[in-house]
Amino acid sequence: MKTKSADPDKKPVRTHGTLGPAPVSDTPLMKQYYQLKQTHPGAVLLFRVGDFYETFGEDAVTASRILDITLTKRGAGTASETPLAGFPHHALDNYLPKLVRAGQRVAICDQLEDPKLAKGLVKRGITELVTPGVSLHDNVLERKSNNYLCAVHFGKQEAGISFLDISTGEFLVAQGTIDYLGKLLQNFQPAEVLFCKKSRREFEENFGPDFCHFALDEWVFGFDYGHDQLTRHFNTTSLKGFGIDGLREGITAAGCILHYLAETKHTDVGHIGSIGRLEEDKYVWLDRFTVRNLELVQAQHPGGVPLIDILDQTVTPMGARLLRKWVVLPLKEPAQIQRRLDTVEALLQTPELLENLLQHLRQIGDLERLISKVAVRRINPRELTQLARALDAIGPIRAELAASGIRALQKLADQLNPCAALRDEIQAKIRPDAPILTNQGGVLNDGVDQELDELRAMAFSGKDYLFQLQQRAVQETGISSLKVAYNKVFGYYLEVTNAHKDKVPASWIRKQTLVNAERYITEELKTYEEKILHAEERLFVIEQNIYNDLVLFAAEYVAQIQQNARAIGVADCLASFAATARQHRYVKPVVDDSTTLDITAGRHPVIERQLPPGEQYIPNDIRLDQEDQQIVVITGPNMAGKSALLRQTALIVLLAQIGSFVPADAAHVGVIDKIFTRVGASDNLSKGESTFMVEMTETASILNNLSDRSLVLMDEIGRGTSTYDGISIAWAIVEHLHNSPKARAKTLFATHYHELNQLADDCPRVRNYNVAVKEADGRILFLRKLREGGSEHSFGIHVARMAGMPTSVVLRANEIMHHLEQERTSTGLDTDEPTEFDEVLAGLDDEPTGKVVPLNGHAAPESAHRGPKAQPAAAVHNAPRPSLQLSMFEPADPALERVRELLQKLDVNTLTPIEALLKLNELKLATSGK
Ligand SMILES: Nc1ncnc2c1ncn2[C@@H]1O[C@H](COP(=O)(O)OP(=O)(O)OP(=O)(O)O)[C@@H](O)[C@H]1O
Repeated sequence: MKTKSADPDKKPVRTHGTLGPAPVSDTPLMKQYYQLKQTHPGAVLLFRVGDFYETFGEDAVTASRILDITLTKRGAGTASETPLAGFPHHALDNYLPKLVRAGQRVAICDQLEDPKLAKGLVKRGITELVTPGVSLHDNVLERKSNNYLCAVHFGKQEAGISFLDISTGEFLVAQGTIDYLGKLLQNFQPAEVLFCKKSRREFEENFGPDFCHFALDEWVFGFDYGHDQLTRHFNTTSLKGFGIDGLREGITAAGCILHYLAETKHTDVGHIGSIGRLEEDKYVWLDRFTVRNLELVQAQHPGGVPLIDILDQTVTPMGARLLRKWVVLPLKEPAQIQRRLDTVEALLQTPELLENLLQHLRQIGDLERLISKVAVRRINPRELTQLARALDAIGPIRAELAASGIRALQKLADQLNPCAALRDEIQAKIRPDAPILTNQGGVLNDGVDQELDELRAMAFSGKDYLFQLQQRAVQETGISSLKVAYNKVFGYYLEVTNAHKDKVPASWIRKQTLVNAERYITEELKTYEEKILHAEERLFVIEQNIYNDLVLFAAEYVAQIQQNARAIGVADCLASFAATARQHRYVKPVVDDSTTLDITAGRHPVIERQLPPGEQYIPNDIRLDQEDQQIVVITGPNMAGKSALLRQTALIVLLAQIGSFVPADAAHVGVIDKIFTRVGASDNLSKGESTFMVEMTETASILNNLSDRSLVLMDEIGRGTSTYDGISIAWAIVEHLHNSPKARAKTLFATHYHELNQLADDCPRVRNYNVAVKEADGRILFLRKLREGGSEHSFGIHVARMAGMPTSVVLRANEIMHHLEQERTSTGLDTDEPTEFDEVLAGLDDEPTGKVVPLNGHAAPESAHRGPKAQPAAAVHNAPRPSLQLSMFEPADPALERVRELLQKLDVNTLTPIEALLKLNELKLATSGK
């Protein structure tokens, strides 16, 4: 009978009059608004007025665009006219996440006193600042990934970085080179990054402009201030216990995070109980290109499938989030890897245990985020019952793990604690069907509090009484349609349709006239109403108090439940590895200290799952070592499967080193410490970068950072430039990798340039392989099989045919290719003139800090040209540098002049093979005078 406020899901319609018609800037209300707005100028201010959250000015324009709500005007026609948009307060949970997900920082301003009791203007204040990186709202958070706030601090020598997920309490810190920070940013994908106002340029130059960020004042980035923030938060005198006391820049960044929490009014943060150090040496170095290129957690193109999607068979959000971290942070310590592998193997050998474990884990839900909500006092009754259910599932999981006979699982069992006292308390007090809101009743079980039970009885019997009153009134008046109803303005009333209003007794007091009916109250009705409402109000207060006490009680279990959540995450990841291995036929790799990489019948974990029905992925063997086969040059036509082979090798290594089984018949992985990937630069064309420059800069950085245990994947390096430069660059890089006295990095080098096969003649550890294709009737069949030996020629023209190129063009291209090949054999090597890339390679110093010499025609440093370390460049001059272009242009024929013109306009740096063929056709037409 009692009607509550409007349906929260209903799209709000702006009503007017909330503010009164006075000119905006003149009203005390608006003065209050502007004062509050000034305290958070960068945030959209949601200003609570009555039942609405209002936005004004620019904020209103932004809010109406993002939320699709009506934009109106306040003070229309006056000097203080301003845009206005708002929504009902109860719709905050729907609208707030939309604003935050759109990258907005949102300041929520609430009424700090009851408007009914306020004398004059209602007191208002900012109660929360919600930003993309600091959010506890389920609608903003992704279940399967963390939501990190990050702070970056640039020091003199090194830079510091810190990550915090307030929804889980995870707090991390690291310090190192800009490269290291770039890698961490790529891996952790923070939702928001904080940096110092004066470092904006430095940040954007190093990490790009794409991160959602917020710049803070310089004083926040002081070491002493940061240190103080941390020691005060953790209530310690030093940071030694966390193993981070040497990280000056890291501590500064972490302090900035705590400062920001306070600024955004997040003060109940007891669940941030520790800070962990991200140790650079502990994990395989995957540079940011590798993480992207291998599509570990994110596909490069829409519709693509990242590795994590194939791998993730976790059944809890903690497991899913941990798995993402494992994937981007593979281990280097064989013993640690072995422990995970042995556990996965044991789980596979006991399928019943695996099934039981998965079944219990499914009951857990997001234990980690639930307990964080307890810590920040934002857990609702329904979530508290979920917490009790999750704790209920801990017991059986602990029993399964303890009885498993598997050491690593037994250790996890030791970390689990069902927190029975808390679970029992929640179950005893909270109704299983408890609502989300705490202040509207129905939260607590009967029998929890005597006064509560009495008030409930009164409230219910009161309502019964109202029903009886209605029955009596019907009898007395003979108006059968008469009814008792309730609204907020008049409370309870009797409603009589116009047809019967003559029968209404004189003692009834008329309160409201509608089109078809009249509404009345009576003395009796008012008395009972007061009784009921009073009982309800008191009842709500009692419930709220008992509930708050229960949340405080639960807060004592934060640390223990966080430990449960961590152990559950690990168990879930290991179970997921076992489930994936079973489903996709993965095998246990041998991982040790050796320097061998030997994969038998390896497969690409993602491509093999994407093939059309009936198609089989063709497995391949790959062996790399330091003595005999350090560098494998793989040639083959476009589409042959070269890239797939390169990536699958890296993915198999990575899977092995995160402790997962691998898609192969067998694999022996001597631990790899760094994986580098470079893909020919044409992918960057869309960004308008100088592809050649980008490719060379990145490659140089790889060559300067290698170790004996590194794995290097080079895919079509050199294709960002003309053929000659491309071949020469590729040639020189392979030579450098082979001859480097510092490191014999294992390398797979895929290329179209079959000329590179000659390298094997001079470099004993370079081996040629090709991805087999069969030619029959002028067509090619992709066999996808890697076999020893180089390949004779490129197959680009066949691919052009496959792409639907007209036969005439294909035939002509064939003709030209033969011509070019003949020319090449007759002309031999090119001149001694140094080229752009000679300079680059000359800049590849053996010192780790070696810089790349600029390519844009500026002079290289003298030492780079002359010193003995410039050898790789000299070697290039011996590379096969065919000069085929000269003879084409000798005669001064007008048609050939036209060809010359066309050619000069070409930008070979940006030409794709297909475009090249089209250009060839154009040239052909030019020479025939058409
Ligand atoms: N071993 C394999 N078994 C089955 N299909 C494969 C295999 N390897 C690759 N493919 C399929 O062939 C396609 C092309 O492979 P890939 O991109 O590796 O070729 P590529 O030689 O690197 O070509 P390009 O030189 O044009 O980059 C893949 O998308 C995949 O669908």
